[in-house]
Amino acid sequence: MLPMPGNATGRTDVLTMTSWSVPVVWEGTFNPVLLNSLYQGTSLTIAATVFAQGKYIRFLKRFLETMEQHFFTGFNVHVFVYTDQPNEVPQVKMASGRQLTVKTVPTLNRWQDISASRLFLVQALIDDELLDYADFIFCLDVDSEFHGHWGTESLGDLVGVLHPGYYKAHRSALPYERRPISKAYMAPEEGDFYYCGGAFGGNLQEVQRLCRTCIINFWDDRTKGIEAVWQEESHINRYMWINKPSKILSPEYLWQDFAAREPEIHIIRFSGVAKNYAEIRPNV
Ligand SMILES: CC(=O)N[C@H]1[C@@H](OP(=O)(O)OP(=O)(O)OC[C@H]2O[C@@H](n3ccc(=O)[nH]c3=O)[C@H](O)[C@@H]2O)O[C@H](CO)[C@H](O)[C@@H]1O
Ligand SMILES: [Mn+2]
Repeated sequence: MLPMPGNATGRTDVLTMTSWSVPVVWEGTFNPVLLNSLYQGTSLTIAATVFAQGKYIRFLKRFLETMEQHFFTGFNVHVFVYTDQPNEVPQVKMASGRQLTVKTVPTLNRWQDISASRLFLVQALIDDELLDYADFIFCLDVDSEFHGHWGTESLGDLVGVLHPGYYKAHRSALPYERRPISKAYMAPEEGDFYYCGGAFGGNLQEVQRLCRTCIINFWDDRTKGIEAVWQEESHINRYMWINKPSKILSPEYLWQDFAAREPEIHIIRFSGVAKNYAEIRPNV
């Protein structure tokens, strides 16, 4: 059958549907013009959170500038920047319907704590400000830039992004937390995918539930004197094994600049910049 004009052609070289019947979004599996038209004229509002603490403030300018070019262009977007240096937040011109709010947070001295504190602050933001206001939220790493379209195709109740380093790996090679004492523990026979801590989202209720559960589990671990191998990312992976995402985004939605380009990656939409961990983090 000939495709109708504007239909997506689909992909046969990658997984486009999970075993629980939810789409994995790749270039070629959706028509952005058609999708956007479904939301035009609605009050669709997207919240996004980004944390820029300590030396990571240096990434914020490019993050915001490229976000303006590629992330939900034409829609209402409200970016919440969490930083310990509010005076260093760059001025980036934003289109109408788009705005930025700076939230000042105390300086933390361990990168593991900064990373994990995000879940707590995101759930507080949802509770206090977003429930009646935004429709969806995405929580994003700041050490990254947008390079291509990221729009309404990414919307879902609970949205996970496939980690660029592990989407072709066997379950046994996924870097889940493997110590049974941790609340993030994944047994050898568990796990669908390895999801990124650096990008996830969904509707407000679902992301709130994820954050709440992961915070409780993170603190439960801490009272036992342990920290999951990849902090909140480990807990998010446990959560998304139990609570399956309703949409999965391919590694186009969080690539890594240092990684070689793979043939199935037809577009890079968002990518982590290469950085010197020892130089940029407050601790090792
Ligand atoms: C691409 C990806 O999935 N990255 C995840 C990965 O490592 P990453 O190496 O990407 O972690 P990272 O060093 O980028 O830290 C995560 C984020 O925390 C913030 N930050 C961190 C340190 C600091 O001094 N200042 C600051 O603002 C910043 O927004 C940064 O983007 O594992 C981490 C686990 O802890 C997080 O789950 C990251 O999201
Ligand atoms: Mn990062």
